[in-house]
Amino acid sequence: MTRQFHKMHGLGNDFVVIDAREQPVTMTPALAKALADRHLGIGCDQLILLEPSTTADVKMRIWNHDGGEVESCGNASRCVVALTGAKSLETGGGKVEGGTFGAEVEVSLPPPHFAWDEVPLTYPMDTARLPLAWGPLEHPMALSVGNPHLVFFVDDERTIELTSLGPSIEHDPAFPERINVNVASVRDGDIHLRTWERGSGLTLACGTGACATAVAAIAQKKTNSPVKVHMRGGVLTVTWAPGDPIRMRGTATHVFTGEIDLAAFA
Ligand SMILES: N[C@@H](CCC[C@H](N)C(=O)O)C(=O)O
Repeated sequence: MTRQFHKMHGLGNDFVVIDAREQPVTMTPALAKALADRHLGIGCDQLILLEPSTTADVKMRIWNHDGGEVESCGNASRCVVALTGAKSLETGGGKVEGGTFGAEVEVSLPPPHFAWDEVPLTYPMDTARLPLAWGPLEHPMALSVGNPHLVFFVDDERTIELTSLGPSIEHDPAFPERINVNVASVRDGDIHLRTWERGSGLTLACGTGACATAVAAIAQKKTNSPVKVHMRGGVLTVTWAPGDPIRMRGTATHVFTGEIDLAAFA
């Protein structure tokens, strides 16, 4: 039996979205990985499954390209708000509120966590400036915006060899649940960001990466809120003050609707 899916993206960070609110789907890491495969499946950075929720309008579950289930996805949150009209999403990273503003969608992620065991790290460290380095990347800030992130501020993010440094940082034993790796520069008050995503590698944009980096930059007084975050796939605007939720605004694009026989991938 075939199932409908939606191919969507937020700034080129692309998703396969399956609405399983009325007809359940049993998703497994192997099935998510097979569907995400760009040669043998549909192809996406993240697989998104929508389920019924008792605490929000929709429950959103997220699997990375490697088939691992994770807590949060900022760009997919905007896509799900655009697709369903939901005003609230239940996610593993907390409740996300959303709304549409003209051509853009804004989502509000729960306030960030800075405690070492909430990121999480393997052992206590000062999360504002970890005493760790990998080649030219040193002393990142570690935080959770629903999912775990490291933020490195560098002179020029374009010069960093993220395809080789990203995997070794992601898999470092200091991060028991692995970690998303952001390298950023602040130029004329704007953030310029590249993200190595846990479980998906280099993507054209990472919404939670943009939020984590904006929070780190505002907390360290490198820029002011609201701040524009430029990534290869486009620009997001992030608004945050200490103690507050993190608001992220940008586009959410529906590319096409298709049908797929899930049993053929089992
Ligand atoms: N692309 C997403 C983040 C997806 C999850 C991330 N790779 C993780 O493992 O936490 C975004 O837009 O936030």
